Amino acid sequence: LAYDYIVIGGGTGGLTVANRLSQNSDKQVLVLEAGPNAENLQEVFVPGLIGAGQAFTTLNWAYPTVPQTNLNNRTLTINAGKALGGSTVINSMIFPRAEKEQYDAWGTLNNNDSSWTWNALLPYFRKSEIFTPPNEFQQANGATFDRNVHGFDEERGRVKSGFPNFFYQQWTLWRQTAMGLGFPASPDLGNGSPHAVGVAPASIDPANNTRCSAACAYYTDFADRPNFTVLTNATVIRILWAVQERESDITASGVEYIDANNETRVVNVSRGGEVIVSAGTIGTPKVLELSGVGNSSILQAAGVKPVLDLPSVGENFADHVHSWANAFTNLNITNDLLSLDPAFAEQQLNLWFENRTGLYSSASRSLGIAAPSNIFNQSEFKHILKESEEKLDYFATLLSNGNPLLARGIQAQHRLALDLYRSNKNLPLEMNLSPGYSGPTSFADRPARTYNTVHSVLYAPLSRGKTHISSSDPLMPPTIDPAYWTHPLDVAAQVGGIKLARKMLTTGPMSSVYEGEFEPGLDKVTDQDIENWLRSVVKSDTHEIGTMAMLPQELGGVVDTKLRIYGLKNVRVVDASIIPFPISAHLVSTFFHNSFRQT
Ligand SMILES: Cc1cc2nc3c(=O)[nH]c(=O)nc-3n(C[C@H](O)[C@H](O)[C@H](O)COP(=O)(O)OP(=O)(O)OC[C@H]3O[C@@H](n4cnc5c(N)ncnc54)[C@H](O)[C@@H]3O)c2cc1C
Repeated sequence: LAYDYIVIGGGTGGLTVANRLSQNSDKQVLVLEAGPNAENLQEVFVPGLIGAGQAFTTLNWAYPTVPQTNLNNRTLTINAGKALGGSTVINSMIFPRAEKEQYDAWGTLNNNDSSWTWNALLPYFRKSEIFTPPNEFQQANGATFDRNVHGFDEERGRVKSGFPNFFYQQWTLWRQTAMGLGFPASPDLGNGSPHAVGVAPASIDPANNTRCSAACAYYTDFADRPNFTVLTNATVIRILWAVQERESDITASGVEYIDANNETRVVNVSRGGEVIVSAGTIGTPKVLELSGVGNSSILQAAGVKPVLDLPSVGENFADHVHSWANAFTNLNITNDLLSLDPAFAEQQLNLWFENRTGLYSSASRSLGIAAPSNIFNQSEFKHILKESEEKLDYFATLLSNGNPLLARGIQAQHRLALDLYRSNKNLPLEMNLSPGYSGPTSFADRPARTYNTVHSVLYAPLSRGKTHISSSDPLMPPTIDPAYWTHPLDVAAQVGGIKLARKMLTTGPMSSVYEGEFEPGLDKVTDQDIENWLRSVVKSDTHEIGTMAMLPQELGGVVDTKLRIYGLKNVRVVDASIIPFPISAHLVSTFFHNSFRQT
């Protein structure tokens, strides 16, 4: 049997596009997913067990980075889901969207392509979801919504989204504090203007308070669609190429994979069919490089015969960087209790199973996106923008690793980012409140108390890194260098975020529940102290993008605006790796929808 579409990776982008393509019953669609179907694990479906799913090494690729020069030579871990549903099986289910102007930047970078703008994308955002408006209880706890930016069409929308059943008191206190510090109240964090605070919607089914992963949305109800075949525990090794007459005719003929019994198998793509690579920001360039598509010198060094020299594959890697400030609190109810008191945790889990209430029914958080005006003082900001502009060439060259076209692409991205920074529209940080401890210190090494944590996550990094194979062995992880914090504006924004996080913990009404800072710790006084501490603790927020960037070829792009790989006849990429330019949002809401526009 030959398939019309072979989708590599049954994750967020992959399952969405496979489902949409298989709506046409004349087309045979095959999905090959390396991980298992994990939908029946409570660590996956119970919202309050977020985090536990990541601990299953079988569900997490947990990719190691190379030692990070700017982070005290630490090796960081980049989590990524390894299951049907991909990263939506282990992610935090936060479901808002970014700033309009940041989506527009994707179009601008692509010769002003109007299909990659907020206005063009919004109908697809709406098409992708079945949104449940907040009920009275949820509204009383701060959940708001704007009907115009959500989807309610049960026939077409598939991702269940809405609000949870348990809200912590400190979320309200924190939102009030943030408003006092200049954050407007958000009518809806999905409305394209997230410089505000509100309660984030979640990719949750509010009817039964369970996670709605990409598998829940796009596979479970369709498992018996005859032309939609999904193989789990099937790890793709490489794409196979038809014998070609001319160099411009490189055509995928099939895919080689290792099945659940460790046997190597081949599946064929039909004449006129396509291979769609959706293995994620790290998995996708790896599959392409193993197939001979990438920088020829890197491929040869790894022992792979080049088929197409495409030097930007695996480059332009951007990731969000996570940091925290936390404090002891006099509040009794925080999620620390779930670790401090096993009997309480058991009682709460029973509550979830009995009637979907209690701490484990909690999902989304109060969050807000900070603008430059929230974190920089004017003179500091002017100075750092000026310096960044003067060094555009320097950083574009440094971050493009000897690839002159990509240097132009990175320079174009930086120019746009700096323009948006100047108009207060490049929103550099997500701030959100965890009702409990979050941070770098293990449970055993911190005081057994209750905490509040303000997260500060760098969402608009200018640094760019790379991921490449260094072996032809498909089971070896690639060599990943995100080059975190190479650009000084990234460092300054993240230091500013910690100062703002501290201020949030100690300003009323949050100050009424504050019992002293734990981290960074009051001995960290100056910006330099904070920066030094951050270098020793920050972690990946595992929102990696950009390694198969949708950019024009003359800017070092890998795919065009129809997501076709330059130089290949019938191979597209549908996952977060195509995002050319980071945005101030979690990513799933973007991916559930974009991936099917090509159908
Ligand atoms: C821990 C965590 C928390 C996050 N929290 C949020 C959040 O709260 N909100 C939000 O919007 N975003 C969040 N994100 C980000 C978001 O989930 C991802 O950006 C998004 O799911 C990526 O989609 P994707 O299609 O690019 O890749 P994925 O969904 O990761 O899919 C890639 C799939 O390809 C498979 N694969 C890889 N290699 C192969 C191979 N060789 N053969 C076969 N299959 C292969 C993988 O197993 C995986 O299933 C989080 C991510 C993580 C990891």
